[in-house]
Amino acid sequence: MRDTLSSTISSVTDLLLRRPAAPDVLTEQTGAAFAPVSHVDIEARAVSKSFGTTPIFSDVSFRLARGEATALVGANGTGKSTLLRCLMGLIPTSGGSVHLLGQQTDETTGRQMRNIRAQIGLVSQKHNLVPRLSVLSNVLHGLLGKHPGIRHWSHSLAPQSSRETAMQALERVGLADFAHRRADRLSGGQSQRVAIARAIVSAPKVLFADEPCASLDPSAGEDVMELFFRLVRDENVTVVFTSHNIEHALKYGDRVLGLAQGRIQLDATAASLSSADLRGLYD
Ligand SMILES: Nc1ncnc2c1ncn2[C@@H]1O[C@H](COP(=O)(O)OP(=O)(O)OP(=O)(O)O)[C@@H](O)[C@H]1O
Repeated sequence: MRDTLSSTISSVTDLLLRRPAAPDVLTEQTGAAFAPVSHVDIEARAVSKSFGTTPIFSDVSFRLARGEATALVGANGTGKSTLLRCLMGLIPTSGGSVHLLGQQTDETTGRQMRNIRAQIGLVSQKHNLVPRLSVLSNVLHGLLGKHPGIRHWSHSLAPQSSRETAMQALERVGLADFAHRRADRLSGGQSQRVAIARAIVSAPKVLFADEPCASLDPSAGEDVMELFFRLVRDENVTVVFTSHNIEHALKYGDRVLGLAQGRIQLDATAASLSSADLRGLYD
């Protein structure tokens, strides 16, 4: 049990604190075309990614402004999750560069990357809660980027101020009454709301969401999307989310990026697009 706990702690801490690995391939930067703009939170410059000899995408470029919500859409296997992971600096790009909160992710020191990680949040398709721990402890894990160490692993060890912050996050997702329930006693929809609380507890500037309602039934999925976007809009958070739900992409995205055949084939405001435009990406 102790071994399992310490290995889980180290893998969560590792994920939160991991330094970016060296890029697969060093390429020339195309910086001249992309003057720095202070309100841009995320910028991809001619990003490419391959796994071994298999190319996934190439020449991906865009800038995402503070407070903008961007839907990343495309058929299965086009590389949406891979692109998100590149944007977060969790995996190296094979070419080009990613600039997150003003830092080029493959040129950051460990300290700079920890600082960036403390300002971003992630909501995954699977909530990835630690089942045997309380809901409150799971929300506290969202503060590990800011406060690494065992004290933020469990609600019984956490400082009072952090417990209060975590309780506020739980109140915002409507689950304050569940704070001391074990995480494995929640429904799928409740679990995903706890995952949202964990993502927002550190007041991130940027949130990534990888198919945040994919594992939920349509009604619970709609509730989660409504809640998620209400919270992030309140705080002017920059959001990138992937979705296979065309209606969600158009409803919750300000902007839609479409991946197909290894390229960004669509980059437009949601207001200018119809469902048919997005369906074209899946042909
Ligand atoms: N670590 C890895 N090593 C090798 N190949 C990988 C790795 N991760 C992803 N891939 C491959 O990269 C491609 C893109 O995967 P990715 O999960 O990014 O696609 P996706 O668009 O998010 O798919 P989905 O919509 O099904 O979630 C797939 O062919 C996948 O098998």
